[in-house]
This record gives sequence, C-alpha cells and structure tokens, in this order.
Amino acid sequence: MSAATSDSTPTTPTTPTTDDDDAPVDADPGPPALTPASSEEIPELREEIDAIDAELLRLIQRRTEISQRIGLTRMAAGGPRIVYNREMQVLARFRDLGAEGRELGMLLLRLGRGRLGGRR
Ligand SMILES: O=C(O)C(=O)C[C@]1(C(=O)O)C=C[C@@H](O)C=C1
Repeated sequence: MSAATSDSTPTTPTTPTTDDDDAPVDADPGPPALTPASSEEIPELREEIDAIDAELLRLIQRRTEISQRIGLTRMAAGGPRIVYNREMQVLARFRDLGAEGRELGMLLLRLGRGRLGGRR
C-alpha cells in the first residue's frame, strides 16, 4: 500500500513553525555577562555611581514623604497603620533582586511608616 495512490486521503501538511524549538521564543536571556572595567574607566564609573546615589536619595526622600502623607490621612480617618496587601505588592516589585531586594523593599516601607510604624 502506497500513500502516493490517487485515492488516498490527503494528509494535512504540517505547518512549519519557527518557535517549536526547546527554548521558548520569549525566554528571558537574563542579565548580560559582566566584564571587568579597565582601571582608566573607574573614575568615570564612580561618577555615574555618585549620580545614581544622589538620584536614589532624592527619590527615596520623596517616596517617604508621600508614604507618610498617605499614612497620616488614613490614620486621621481611623484606618489601619499598615495595609498588608499593598505592602505585599510593593515587596513583589523587588523580587528580582532576591533576598536583598526584599530587605530593600522592607526598608522603604519602614521609612514610609516613619513614627507611625512605632517599631523603629
Ligand atoms: O499605599 C499606602 O496605603 C501606604 O500607606 C504607603 C505604604 C508604602 O510605603 O508603600 C506604607 C504603608 C502601608 O502599609 C502600605 C504602603
């Protein structure tokens, strides 16, 4: 019996796909591999770190102010000091940074709670 006979049921051709490899097409390639800096680059890289730290400080101060204002508003209305599910959302953002990311998120939340938090 031959599949090439004229009365055989035609088979549906397999549509070629480009994404049937083992690796998913949208696989996260992860962080780029780090290469060491040359000693000549270090002063410039440190300048960049200094600028980043200054910006982080400004943003953290702004975040703290906003968070404390929200807390004051909530507590003035007789609400809770802490909104647990909101804090879980905040901490989830830092998950990519691992255990230290969680600590960083916790520190931001503690700053925001300020004296309202009572555990400082
Ligand atoms: O989003 C709020 O409701 C806040 O009070 C801000 C904030 C925060 O710093 O992100 C602070 C305390 C709450 O427990 C939850 C979140």
